[in-house]
Amino acid sequence: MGQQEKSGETGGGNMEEAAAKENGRAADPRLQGISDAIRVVPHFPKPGIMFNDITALLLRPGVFKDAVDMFVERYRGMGIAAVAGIEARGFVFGPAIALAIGAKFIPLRKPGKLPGEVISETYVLEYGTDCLEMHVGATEQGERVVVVDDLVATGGTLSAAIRLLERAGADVVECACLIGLPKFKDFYKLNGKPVYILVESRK
Ligand SMILES: O=P(O)(O)OC[C@H]1O[C@H](OP(=O)(O)OP(=O)(O)O)[C@H](O)[C@@H]1O
Ligand SMILES: Nc1ncnc2[nH]cnc12
Repeated sequence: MGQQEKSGETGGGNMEEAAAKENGRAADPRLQGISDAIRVVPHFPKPGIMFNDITALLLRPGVFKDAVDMFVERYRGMGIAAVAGIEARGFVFGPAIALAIGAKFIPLRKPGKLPGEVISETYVLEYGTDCLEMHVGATEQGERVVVVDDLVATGGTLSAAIRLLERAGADVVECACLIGLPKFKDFYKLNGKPVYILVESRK
């Protein structure tokens, strides 16, 4: 399995495929199907944004399963105690991965959604700011955690998730995303943590 650290060194196309080529391995045949199943919608939610829509992939159970399986194969047997999913699209993949590897699932939510005591991290988006919250006590000192989301663009969201988990004492092993946006790949800010990406955005 290829692992992209921060910017990665791929020249476009599929991230796993590029990593496989670098290491003289054959790319996993499931990756093309995953890439093809992601719908790219121009100018959503605003002009100039090429939106990567994972809902198209979710309508194809075989491809959805392939994506989950690839993460499960990577993290099974690694002593992962928790999968932390980022609202909203990290909630689609995170619980399935957590159940399959026998880990707990920790929801990292947008502000004001969790009823108990929370810790918060604010982060900068392309335009404006946002915030993630986690219940106090969701993770314990030294627990090995993987953070899951659908897509990394600037890395701001994943960085906030890492800070939140580390403040609670967790050992963040890796971040895992289906999609990476090449436009931002030199600018990932992931607090020194690796990000594992299956496919690069097609446009
Ligand atoms: O790498 P970044 O630049 O931080 O962007 C990536 C984040 O953007 C999207 O979520 P969004 O904030 O649109 O929220 P949503 O899932 O609730 O729609 C995506 O699901 C990631 O969480
Ligand atoms: N291009 C994009 N597609 C889907 N989600 C995103 N979040 C940030 N940029 C995105």
